[in-house]
Amino acid sequence: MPQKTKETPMMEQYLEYKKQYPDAFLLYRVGDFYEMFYDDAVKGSQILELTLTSRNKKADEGIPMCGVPHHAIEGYIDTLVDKGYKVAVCDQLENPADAQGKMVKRGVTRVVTPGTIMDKSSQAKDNNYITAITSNRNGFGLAYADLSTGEVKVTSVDNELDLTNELQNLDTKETVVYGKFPQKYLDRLRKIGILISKIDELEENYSFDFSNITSENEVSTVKLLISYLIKTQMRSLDHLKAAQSYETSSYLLMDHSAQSNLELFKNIRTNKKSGTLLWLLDETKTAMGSRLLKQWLARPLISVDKLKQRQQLVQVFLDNYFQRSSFQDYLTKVYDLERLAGRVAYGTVNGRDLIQLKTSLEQVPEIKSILLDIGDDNLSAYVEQIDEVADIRDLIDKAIVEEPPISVTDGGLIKEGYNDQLDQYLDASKNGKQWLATLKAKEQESTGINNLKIGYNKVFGYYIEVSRGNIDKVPEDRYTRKQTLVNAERYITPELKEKENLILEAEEKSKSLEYHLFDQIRSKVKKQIRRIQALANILSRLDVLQSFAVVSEDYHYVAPEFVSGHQLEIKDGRHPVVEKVLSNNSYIPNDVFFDQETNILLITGPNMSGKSTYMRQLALIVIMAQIGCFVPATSAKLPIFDHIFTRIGAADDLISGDSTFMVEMREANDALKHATENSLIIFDEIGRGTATYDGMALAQAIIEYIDKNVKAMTMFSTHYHELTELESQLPGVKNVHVDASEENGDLVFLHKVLPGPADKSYGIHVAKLAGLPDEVLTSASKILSGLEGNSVHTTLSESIHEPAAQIQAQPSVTPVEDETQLSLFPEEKPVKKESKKENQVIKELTSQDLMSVTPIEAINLLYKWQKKLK
Ligand SMILES: Nc1ncnc2c1ncn2[C@@H]1O[C@H](COP(=O)(O)OP(=O)(O)OP(=O)(O)O)[C@@H](O)[C@H]1O
Repeated sequence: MPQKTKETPMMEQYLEYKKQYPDAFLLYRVGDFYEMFYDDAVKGSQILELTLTSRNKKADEGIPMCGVPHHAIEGYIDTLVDKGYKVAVCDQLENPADAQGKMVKRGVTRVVTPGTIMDKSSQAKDNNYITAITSNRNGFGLAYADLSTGEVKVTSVDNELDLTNELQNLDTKETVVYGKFPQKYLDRLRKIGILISKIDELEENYSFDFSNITSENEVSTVKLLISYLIKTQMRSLDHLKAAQSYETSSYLLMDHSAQSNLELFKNIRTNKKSGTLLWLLDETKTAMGSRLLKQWLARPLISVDKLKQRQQLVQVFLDNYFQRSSFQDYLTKVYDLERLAGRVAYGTVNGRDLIQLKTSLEQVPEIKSILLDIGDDNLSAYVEQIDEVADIRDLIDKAIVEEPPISVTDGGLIKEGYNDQLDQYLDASKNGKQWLATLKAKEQESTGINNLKIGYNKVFGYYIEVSRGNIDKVPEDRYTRKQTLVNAERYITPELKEKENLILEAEEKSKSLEYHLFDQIRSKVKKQIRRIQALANILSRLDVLQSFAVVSEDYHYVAPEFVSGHQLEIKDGRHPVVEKVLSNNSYIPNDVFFDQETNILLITGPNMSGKSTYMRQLALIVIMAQIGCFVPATSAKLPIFDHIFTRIGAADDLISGDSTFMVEMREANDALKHATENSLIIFDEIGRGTATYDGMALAQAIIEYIDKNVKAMTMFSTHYHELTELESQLPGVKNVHVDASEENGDLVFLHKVLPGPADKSYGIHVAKLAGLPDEVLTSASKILSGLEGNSVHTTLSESIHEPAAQIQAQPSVTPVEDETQLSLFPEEKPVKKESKKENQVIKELTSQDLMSVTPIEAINLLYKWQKKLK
């Protein structure tokens, strides 16, 4: 930071502002540039790839400096904010010419932060939530707002885990804290990419609707959020809606890992929307609809009544194809009303925005009449509530031209006939131009100069231009020379100057009157923001419901029936996303059935047969049902679930430094502790992250625990075939397997789920499909046969209770020489005497615990061995 030398007045002013915004890049307007100094300049020049210069080049210790042109500032702000930084914009508040040698008045006019940035077109379909968190004796408060749509919500949670989950589910980029908050916890949030903004003082003087919140803790959490918004936004927050309190338990709960494991919003491999449930379901026509769909998916309902209402409207859209299509046509012409309302409140709305608002409102009467025409009582009752906001539509129609300019200060915005005074000015300026045209003709005639022109420039206004060849014809007594160009001379006349005053005055006055009128219109629209928001709310709901109808029709989904009690029956269920991706109806449908007695479906089957798909399919069907959508099945009877827990795939939590197995156990623990008999648990190969016996023991103990204590409907896939014996020991466990068959030594996946356990695991067949070298496969088959021949397995329940020493003392398996056992790969060559390298590979291979390796690990091992042998 700065040295203690005497600063110039400007740098003193800069440092004063910088002191107020120490955690933001301060962009400080100097002339046509926004400059950064000191550390901001050093860091900013790197991030924005700007040239770093020095303010005081002569001095040894020049002040580092870099700048961006004022007209390009928005792009630079976006880049900084995208990277998680804050930016404070310090503007010149007066024209430098008026400062009369004194320091130009400046002030910070806005602070842009990751949680409050608005209007990024790339994010039209996403909410950007700024959050605030508080801690209290009973737990934590969490409030969030989307500044561009005006939504404000607040909730309370018991513990840090739930708080983090909620923050992650909201995908917040920034959270506000006040006073003391456990530092360790804040560090964790920073690690998952959330910017922490601290404030030291709460704002007092503002009006905001707290009437829907009763809890004091929640009120203070919202107050914290609003205080931060006032501090950073420095403009009207009138569009913020009344804060709503919500309880996380009034929705189907899914923690962040469940949301990402089930690929609701982001594809795990690409991190993109493609291949996700959102991608499949999003046939919305408006950005508001798309955002609402995302919110519904993040918070499925648990109220059967509400779900039935949604289902019923989906059915109406399904039954009325033609009305649905024309409704869609009109919807596509509706702009983002929520965000337009936000811009109106912020005062950043321009003429084009108002025309977008008008165009959107113009669609509403048509939309209403199409929907009422369907004649469905429920839909009609809903549609009747639509306020067309016709007064605003008519006002804009009367006042604003159809194609207004972007700028609101340069005129050209207001329609003729809207204001008498303005019409007069416009007339004067128009007449003036007509007068100029007549003057030109007159002068051409009187001087005989045919190419005489009349032009205008900012320095000396209107002039007559005569080309050099005609100068001798200029009437010197009437014309006064003003400017000499290479090929022409420019003149003025008293008559021209007199008229010029009138024309320019009219233009000037009309511009300022137009701005004044525009401002009045903007204020009138601002007063009706609540009505525009209410309209946006209804249209976006209808948009999502029509989207459900489109998807349900395209993929032949059915309305699920909600049943009470511990039972579930899905006929011909499909994984919606895999089905969409697979071409020509090649998806094999499968039933799922839980009766009163069944708690756990134990799923076995070869790798790649479809176990994970089958389990995910159930979770996605449940989620689709609980957002009111139809589901991929020929029939579905489902209970209402309260919570979905998943343990799927190998997700290392690199941030917290936990290993795969640790994450696996943490997620299992979460489910065992919090699941109820109304929950759904999806456990994909629990226990595979550790040694076979440990893994198997844990898996069995978990199954027993769920069956005895939790009683949640559970799908449990495993490669531990020994676990299938549990069916005979535990009343709630039922075996199913995904079928596969062997044809001429090749594995054929049937993807059909059948009752009972799988007979074989076919791991080596899958390795063959992956293209591993014959030599490795042959070797693996030999070893497998040896293992099977020397089987050391006692029954599982016996083995897991053996002392560790005894387990380790079991005989290690040596390669088997008996070729008669090799049936898998008949064309194999005679076994030659092993070299040192081969012996090493065989040794590693035989000591490998095949039951505990994942398919990926197996492929890696095989790759390593092949490399060695080569
Ligand atoms: N019912 C089905 N119909 C058609 N194809 C399917 C079906 N189920 C799964 N598949 C296909 O099989 C592939 C593998 O399925 P999945 O990942 O569910 O297997 P898995 O048994 O869980 O394998 P692993 O045990 O190796 O994890 C899927 O990507 C999908 O393309």
